[in-house]
Amino acid sequence: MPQCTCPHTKADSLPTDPSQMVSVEINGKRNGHTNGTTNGANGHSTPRDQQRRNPYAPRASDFLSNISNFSIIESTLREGEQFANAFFDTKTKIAIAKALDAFGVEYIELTSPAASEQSRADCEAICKLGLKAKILTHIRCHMDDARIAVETGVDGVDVVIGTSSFLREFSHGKDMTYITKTAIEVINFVKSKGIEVRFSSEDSFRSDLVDLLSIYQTVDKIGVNRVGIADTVGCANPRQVYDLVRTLRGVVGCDIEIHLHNDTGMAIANAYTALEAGATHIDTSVLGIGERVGITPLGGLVACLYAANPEYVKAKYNLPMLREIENLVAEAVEVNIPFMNPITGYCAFTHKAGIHAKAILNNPSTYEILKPEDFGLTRYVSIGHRLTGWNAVKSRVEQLGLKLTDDEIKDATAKIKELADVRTQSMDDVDSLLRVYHSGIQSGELEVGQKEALDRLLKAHRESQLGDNESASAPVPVVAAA
Ligand SMILES: CC(=O)SCCNC(=O)CCNC(=O)[C@H](O)C(C)(C)COP(=O)(O)OP(=O)(O)OC[C@H]1O[C@@H](n2cnc3c(N)ncnc32)[C@H](O)[C@@H]1OP(=O)(O)O
Ligand SMILES: O=C(O)CCC(=O)C(=O)O
Ligand SMILES: [Mg+2]
Repeated sequence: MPQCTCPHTKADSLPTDPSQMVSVEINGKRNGHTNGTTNGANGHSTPRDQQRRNPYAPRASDFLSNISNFSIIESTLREGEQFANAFFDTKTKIAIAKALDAFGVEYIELTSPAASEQSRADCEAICKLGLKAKILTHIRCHMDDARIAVETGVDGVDVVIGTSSFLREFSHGKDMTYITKTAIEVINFVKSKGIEVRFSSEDSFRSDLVDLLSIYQTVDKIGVNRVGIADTVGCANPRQVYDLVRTLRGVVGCDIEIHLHNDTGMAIANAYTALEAGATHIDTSVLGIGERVGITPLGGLVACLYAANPEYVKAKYNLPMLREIENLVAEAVEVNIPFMNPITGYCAFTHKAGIHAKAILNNPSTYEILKPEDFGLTRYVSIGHRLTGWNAVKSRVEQLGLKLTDDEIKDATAKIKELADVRTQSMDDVDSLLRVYHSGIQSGELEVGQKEALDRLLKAHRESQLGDNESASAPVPVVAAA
């Protein structure tokens, strides 16, 4: 049964490991990522004159002047527990917390200890792990929740209450006077215990701006550590995020956190914009899991920040751990890592079309802004399909240690493309063809352009292979098909 390895196959037959693809593993063999005389923001080579002519070319210095130090509040163990599939037992929660800590996130946010007896016990257990990351728990703006939270040993409490008319009417039913009074009481209480406290307005973007700024100012005055903006329903776009964060930056002195849902796919862009506007803390979850389609994914945010300033992000986080953390969480909530996931999607570093392959082989920076090696990953060039070019084939010829001239490689490539017009050739198919071609040239049975001689040699090779397989009772090798 032919097995398709292309990204358009059904999810259950998709490989999750790029090395299973019909592809050639390369290291940018001719050059690797080269450093030009001027570094682009992504650390890759950028011709000096290109930057002179294009003021929009990203530069690492722009990132540093717009984004000062920031912290990730990793909420897989809070928002992520609100994902439809999530059930985290204690062991899994501890494994996730330890992995996030080793990755280097600054904060780990946990479900409210008021949610259940086990939630409380798990919160206490994670606080006792002695992690470098600060441990937060997330509670309603209510003294009962606050009293339970401060007893768990957390480093801080994230307090939230809805301020939009939707939530005031249909969720908790409280007006702004009541909300403000309770917020003051809860914040003062948590502060009196000597731990961090953050106040957030749920559904900020659909809240009245005067109400919003007024409550943020009030809590800032009484010494809250952070205020939080929450795009609870994922309705905001980058411009709105920029404007609200910027406005708030001018109104409060404390740190600003932002929590962004991904209902319209803007959670990563919104997070980056929030940082540019002055936010200091970004909420993430691994793979973005959370209510509905979730929030800003940790990996996506990291990819976006790395693209802007790789050195800064590499120094801050243990990037090669990302894949392990995503696998851990994906397994825990029984989902696959999406093929188009930034960094860890199975084709994130696979280049297919001949034009791309040639340039990538010369310098990976031509078509990559993220370096797979910085994430402990490998780049691949896919060959054996009808878009293959001779430069990619040459790279494989060299890997196989065969000696062929450029004309001979072009001739062999024409045959690969002819066969790939019927079905994509597997790596084994391509390798066999190249070996047959090479031995034909060596023995003098073949010359460039002798199509019939090549067909004869390939047919003889196939027959000898079939004979071998039959005598060994081995199954016919599974090959890739388009
Ligand atoms: C946008 C977000 O993701 S916010 C975080 C969501 N997280 C959670 O909900 C944590 C898990 N939740 C739970 O285990 C439960 O909902 C609990 C323990 C918090 C509350 O459970 P219950 O008392 O059974 O209430 P229920 O969940 O039905 O309704 C929510 C209650 O909280 C109140 N409430 C809702 N939001 C808030 C808030 N931000 N601050 C204060 N009270 C609130 C509501 O008025 C309602 O109280 P009521 O029943 O007296 O009217
Ligand atoms: O506490 C917060 O800031 C965010 C709460 C939340 O999950 C949301 O509003 O979507
Ligand atoms: Mg949320």
